[in-house]
Amino acid sequence: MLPTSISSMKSLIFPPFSPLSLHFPKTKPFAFFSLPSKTPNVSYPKFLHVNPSMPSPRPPIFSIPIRQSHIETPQSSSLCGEVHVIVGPMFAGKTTTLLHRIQAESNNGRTVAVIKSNKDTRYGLDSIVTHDGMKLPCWALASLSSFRLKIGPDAYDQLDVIGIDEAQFFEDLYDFCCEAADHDGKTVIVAGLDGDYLRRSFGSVLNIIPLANSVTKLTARCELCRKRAFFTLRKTDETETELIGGAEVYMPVCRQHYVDGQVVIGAARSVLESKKLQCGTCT
Ligand SMILES: Nc1ncnc2c1ncn2[C@@H]1O[C@H](COP(=O)(O)OP(=O)(O)O)[C@@H](O)[C@H]1O
Ligand SMILES: Cc1cn([C@H]2C[C@H](O)[C@@H](COP(=O)(O)O)O2)c(=O)[nH]c1=O
Ligand SMILES: [Zn+2]
Repeated sequence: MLPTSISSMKSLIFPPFSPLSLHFPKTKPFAFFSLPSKTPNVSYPKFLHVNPSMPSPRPPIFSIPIRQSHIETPQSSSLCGEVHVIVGPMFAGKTTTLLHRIQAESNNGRTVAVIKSNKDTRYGLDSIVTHDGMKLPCWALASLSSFRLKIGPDAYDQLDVIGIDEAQFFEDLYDFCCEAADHDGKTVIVAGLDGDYLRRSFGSVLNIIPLANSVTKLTARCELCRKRAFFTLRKTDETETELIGGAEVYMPVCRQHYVDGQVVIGAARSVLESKKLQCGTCT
């Protein structure tokens, strides 16, 4: 049974699907952010639709009622796109913030879609899931350039807001944001890691700062002392830049514990290396 506010809405993409079931746990991210003033307390994106041009199984896109102004003046949306960037270490609430902002846009009657990298298969490919269990259907893609074709050009044209999570994994982030905001009039909300586990710039996230209307750097809580955490410490000895994982591999840390952690990990690595050298059976 659809709530009346949903059943009275005009569907953008057919056939209509079931309403989104979105789970928002009560916990809040540590970092502070503001939502548009119209955000109601509890109501979530209203529609889950599929693009009929996609082969089955079709990834979800969800759309919100078309605003009358969009029908009458479709060209107006191409004039003023926006780029908003949310960065910070792991567990800072980037995904939570992204989902809240998407929610707020949706509640304001804007048509929204969310994209994540298909590199992260931990929770399946059809949803974005926060570390504390909030969930939203999404498109899981290898590249952002494939998005327009995947959702279909008509559906793309009618989109107002595009959310991108795990932005560090998209090589074509800069070009996509330029095109979507400058030429297509979209509001693009990007969430990603600014730095990797060695605090090096990660992917193209920092490259889009010059394109941005706003930049929000969130912080987590240091797992060791509960102070503000700005960095992500990798607890294992893997050295590749991209390594999908959660709390079993990473922890948010303050500056002091990042430095201490690197020393400890470096020392542990040296011990392991020397043990390997001493051991005849290891190479
Ligand atoms: N060390 C931690 N391990 C697991 N979960 C954590 C930890 N620190 C915070 N969290 C939870 O993760 C939530 C943020 O999740 P999420 O929005 O997915 O963060 P991000 O996208 O920045 O990694 C916090 O609100 C908190 O409930
Ligand atoms: C620090 C760091 C992280 N990653 C991976 C680990 C996770 O799969 C994502 C980050 O997810 P979140 O939503 O920000 O929690 O990125 C990595 O591949 N390399 C790193 O150095
Ligand atoms: Zn600390």
